[in-house]
Amino acid sequence: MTDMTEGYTTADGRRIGPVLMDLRNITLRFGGVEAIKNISFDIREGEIRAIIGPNGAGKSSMLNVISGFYHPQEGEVWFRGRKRPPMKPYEVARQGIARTFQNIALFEGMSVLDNIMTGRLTLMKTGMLSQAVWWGRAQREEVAHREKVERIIDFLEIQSIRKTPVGRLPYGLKKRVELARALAAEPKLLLLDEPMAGMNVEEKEDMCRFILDVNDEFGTTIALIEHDMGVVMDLSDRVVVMDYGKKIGDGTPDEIRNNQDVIDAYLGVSHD
Ligand SMILES: Nc1ncnc2c1ncn2[C@@H]1O[C@H](COP(=O)(O)OP(=O)(O)OP(=O)(O)O)[C@@H](O)[C@H]1O
Repeated sequence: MTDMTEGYTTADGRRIGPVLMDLRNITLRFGGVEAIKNISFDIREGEIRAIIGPNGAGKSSMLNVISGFYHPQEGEVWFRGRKRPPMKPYEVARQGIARTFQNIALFEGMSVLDNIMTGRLTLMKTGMLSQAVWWGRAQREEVAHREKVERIIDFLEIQSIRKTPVGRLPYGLKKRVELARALAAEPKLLLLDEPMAGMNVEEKEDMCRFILDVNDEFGTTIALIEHDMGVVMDLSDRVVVMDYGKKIGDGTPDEIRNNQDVIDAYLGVSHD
């Protein structure tokens, strides 16, 4: 049943594809601090992959390596079967990797719609100059972008706030707009940095449902950092556990729940 190159079907019938991103022996240092110590793991097409661990374990640093914000001193990043040379975050975005941030990073004075449109910037072919000289093409492109964005707005059920400035929205809705903006880039791999942080129970339930629906409907592969263990165990196909920059566990939620190293380092203690 498990074919490591082509993918496999999980016990509950989820189809997991071949490896999309392969992180090989990644080491990342900040001066004398080794934030990531020789870690390897992969992310498969179609899966929801969680990265968990105590504060300071190196989770955000790892997400920043994946998004191209940090360049590891050692190790290799493979994406879609190719070794990725060091590149700028916008180049990584163009390759099909989008992200949301731990602290919301939206334009507060701009409407929901305009914020989501900024997510499509990496996909836009016509720049300002060609818009001036070749207006028809630019206009057609704009219409096509708007159609994609409207679909995402419908999907995430935010039609009623599409004209509202983001600054006026409650926290949970801002997080949903951030998700919408990341989705607007039509990513192959979506990185979510603590998508439930600061949310109440109802907002968390909504966000969980949207993450599952995005994965299901758009086939988007998702890697997320999350502290809420209930959420992690419910959502994820596989979980990587980090502690002091090292990988101490990697497997299905059930395997992680029963991993003694993980229980000792993380699950046995409160982490809210
Ligand atoms: N830009 C930086 N410069 C120096 N040290 C850093 C930097 N970013 C992270 N670190 C250090 O690297 C280690 C890992 O930090 P990181 O933020 O990746 O952990 P984390 O698991 O995401 O923590 P949290 O759950 O608190 O967000 C910590 O010791 C941190 O102080």
